[in-house]
Amino acid sequence: MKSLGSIRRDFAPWNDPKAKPYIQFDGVTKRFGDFTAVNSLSLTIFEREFFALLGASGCGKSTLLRMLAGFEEPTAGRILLDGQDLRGIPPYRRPVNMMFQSYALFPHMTVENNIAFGLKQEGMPKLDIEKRVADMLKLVKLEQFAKRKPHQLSGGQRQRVALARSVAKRPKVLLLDEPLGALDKKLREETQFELMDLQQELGLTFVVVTHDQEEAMTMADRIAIMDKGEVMQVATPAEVYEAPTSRFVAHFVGNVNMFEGKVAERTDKTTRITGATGAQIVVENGAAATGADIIFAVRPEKIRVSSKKPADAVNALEGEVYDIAYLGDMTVYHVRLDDGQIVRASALNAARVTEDPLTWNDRAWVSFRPDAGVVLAR
Ligand SMILES: Nc1ncnc2c1ncn2[C@@H]1O[C@H](COP(=O)(O)OP(=O)(O)OP(=O)(O)O)[C@@H](O)[C@H]1O
Repeated sequence: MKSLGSIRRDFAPWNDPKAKPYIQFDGVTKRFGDFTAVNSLSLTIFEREFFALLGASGCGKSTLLRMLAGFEEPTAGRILLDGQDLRGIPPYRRPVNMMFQSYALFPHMTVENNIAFGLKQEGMPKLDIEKRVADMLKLVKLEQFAKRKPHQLSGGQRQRVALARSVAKRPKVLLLDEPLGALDKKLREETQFELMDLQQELGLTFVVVTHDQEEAMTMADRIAIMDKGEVMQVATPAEVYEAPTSRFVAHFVGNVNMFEGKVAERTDKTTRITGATGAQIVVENGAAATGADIIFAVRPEKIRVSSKKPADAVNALEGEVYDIAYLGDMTVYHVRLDDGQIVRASALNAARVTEDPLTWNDRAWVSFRPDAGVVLAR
């Protein structure tokens, strides 16, 4: 594979103060009657970025995309593309195209006619259309399928036709609303990589809407996590996962353990937290003041489970193995602490035999480092 997926180390215009924003949502609000679907939202997307809008059903992500496409106008605020205010510009005159799911293909038309459709409507000369369609077929590796109808293709192939059709007009920005929603899991994963390759090959800006966090994490350079018409955090997948700035984001992306407590003491580098039952943990990077109610959020893979208290552990809490799920590549333990909290810990099954086998109802220790998680406001 040519690309390195979403980990493009040299691509981070959002960290460059000189980089010019490409798409700007500037205080955008959208109301439907007295319901606010998007609430005074500001967001910047850069040229050639693969940007994901991630959120639960109804959070306003599709509405945001539809406003960028021109199918809806904001109630307040501005949307700029390359510095130009898009207000009043109809969808077909915006350098933006929306890719619809593959069931929106014309069933009675061949693959090549599906791809050529928009170009014909635009009045492109016949020879140019033929050349463009051939280029597109090559791009999505469907040259041998040009004469087939959609029902003679697999789900993944149909998806590639939909993609070819939507990039045939060479839009500068491609908008994708749940593009892989109709595909099964395996095919979806393959197609995610294809989409990433294609985006880099064409040098386009992609804005994708999804409610699937894994999909967003796999494909996007940056993710905006939305809730109730607002953006909760915009960051790279790694930042969103490792450094969520709120309880909402920590919960929304991946699994997380939340240790609740009060800041008992702060030193230069560490914060000592006392839980409700008096258990203490020591954590790094806590900005909260003494006495503040906080949460220490720790991902399951940062927690170790062992039958004995690890001698070197700064934080070790005792409990009982409550549940074990063997997932092949890893094992997930649920440990019920003596204060009742259930802690989720995952261990990679790198060796075939574990040296410290634990089973149901065993006494166990969960331990983690002071820098294993993040301190969040409660
Ligand atoms: N034309 C409309 N009239 C009234 N309400 C609308 C309209 N379009 C969207 N809404 C409401 O705005 C909210 C946001 O809708 P939107 O489609 O943006 O959500 P979404 O995050 O994309 O959700 P989903 O993943 O379910 O598509 C929803 O509560 C929806 O009911």
